[in-house]
Amino acid sequence: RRMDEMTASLPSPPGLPIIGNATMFIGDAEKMLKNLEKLADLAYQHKGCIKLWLGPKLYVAIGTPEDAQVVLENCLDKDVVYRFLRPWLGHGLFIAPVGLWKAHRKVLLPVFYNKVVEEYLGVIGVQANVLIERLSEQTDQKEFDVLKYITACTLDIVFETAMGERMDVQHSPETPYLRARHTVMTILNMRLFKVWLQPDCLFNLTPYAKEQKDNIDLTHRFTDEVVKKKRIEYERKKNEVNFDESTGKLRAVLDLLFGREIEFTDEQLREHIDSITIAGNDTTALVIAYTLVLLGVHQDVQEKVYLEQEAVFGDSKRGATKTDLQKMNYLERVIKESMRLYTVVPIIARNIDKDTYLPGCGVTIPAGAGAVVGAFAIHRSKMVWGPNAKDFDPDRFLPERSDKRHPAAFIPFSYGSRNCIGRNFGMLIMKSIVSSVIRSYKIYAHDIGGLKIEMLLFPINGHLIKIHKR
Ligand code: HEM
Repeated sequence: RRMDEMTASLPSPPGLPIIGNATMFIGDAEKMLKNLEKLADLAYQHKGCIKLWLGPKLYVAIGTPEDAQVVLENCLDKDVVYRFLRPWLGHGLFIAPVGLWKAHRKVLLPVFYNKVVEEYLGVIGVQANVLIERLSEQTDQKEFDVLKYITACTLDIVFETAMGERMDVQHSPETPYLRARHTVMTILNMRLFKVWLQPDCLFNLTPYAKEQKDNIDLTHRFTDEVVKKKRIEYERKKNEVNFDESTGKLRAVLDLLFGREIEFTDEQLREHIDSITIAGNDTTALVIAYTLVLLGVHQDVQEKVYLEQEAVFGDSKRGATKTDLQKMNYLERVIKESMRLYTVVPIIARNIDKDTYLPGCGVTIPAGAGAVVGAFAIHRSKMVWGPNAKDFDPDRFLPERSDKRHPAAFIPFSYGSRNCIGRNFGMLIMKSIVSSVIRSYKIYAHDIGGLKIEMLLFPINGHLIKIHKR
């Protein structure tokens, strides 16, 4: 009752006794997105926030940068909805409880500094070349879904840079490990939308529980093996009398996590590495795929991107260097605009651990509630982006058009100290890969069409493009 009274001025869609608004979250991924759009409309008729009861749990959904900023800066604990990931990712950075997260994030942060991740440009260049070669089978053919090609490429990049293991998914995608990963993701997504599968006591009665456990065990065994191998390597090198740090060999994220201020256990290392490979792969692949489709739809933008690439590379197909990437200002704006319109992490959910005042809607959210920051809604809000908010216009990100914008108006990587630790690395990968593809192929596409929301945002019909060799 206290929670309801404190948030009495917030609008709420009609609900049912006991289950509240839970019925809005029953149905397929497509229906779910439609419902979320209705909720966003209701929020914008008021002050950008609404409240929802999911059974006994109060959620406040936020659609303005002002209130998103307050939540993302002050409420660092993840919402209980992420608990489904716990058996898989344990206390890895993505879902670690705040106390542990603070200590571990401090240790992991330097591993993602620009000067460290730039060392991985060589790996990105090699995998970009494999992608270009694989795409050639689609040259001058019918429309095809480009996401599967891109996902294989980003998997190769993220695995090699996170674990130091070359997986070669682009040439051999059918491994037991990848199948297991896919199965776990499918069960997690299904659980998110089938409310009756959400309570553990019911889920454990279904065959999915065993299937999930077996497949999670398989993925754990895989990462455990890699961690064990790296631990032996580290101990051997540490004990060498003249151990030379600069062996010239590429040091993966995992290598950099040994011998740090915190001595991570093998289990903690596995949880961090699994979190990084899961958080870093599909997100990056999706942004690249959306960007390629958008370039296919907007031929004028594609031409400008191509001219920028030509100015940097001439007709060379080599991998991009750090200096090359710094010159790709227009491509960077294109990728940002793609992330704005197609926000691959459309919703960010946090636990409210202390009463928190939201200045935008003028309400204090009570401790114990959940906050759902609608990044997708904020990115398409006319109040923030103007009457043409739905149009694709990369020049919105020109410095002179961005400097007056609210700092939390653009949050594809979230905001505040618990934002995406891999955002700079993600940008390096995305710019390098789009650069390579656009230098080799001219792209054509129709509109992206309808969207559906799973853990991430997908187009219903896939990322369909046609390509011709340049
Ligand atoms: C376009 C690419 C990417 C997008 C859109 C993205 C988006 C996000 C978002 C929105 C969050 C925060 C969720 C929250 O606030 O609750 C996050 C967290 C995280 N991301 Fe990314 N990400 C991307 C690429 C990457 C890459 C390349 C890596 C690593 C290789 C990575 C690793 C992580 C990790 C470990 C976290 C958890 C951080 C923490 O809780 O401290 N991400 N990402």
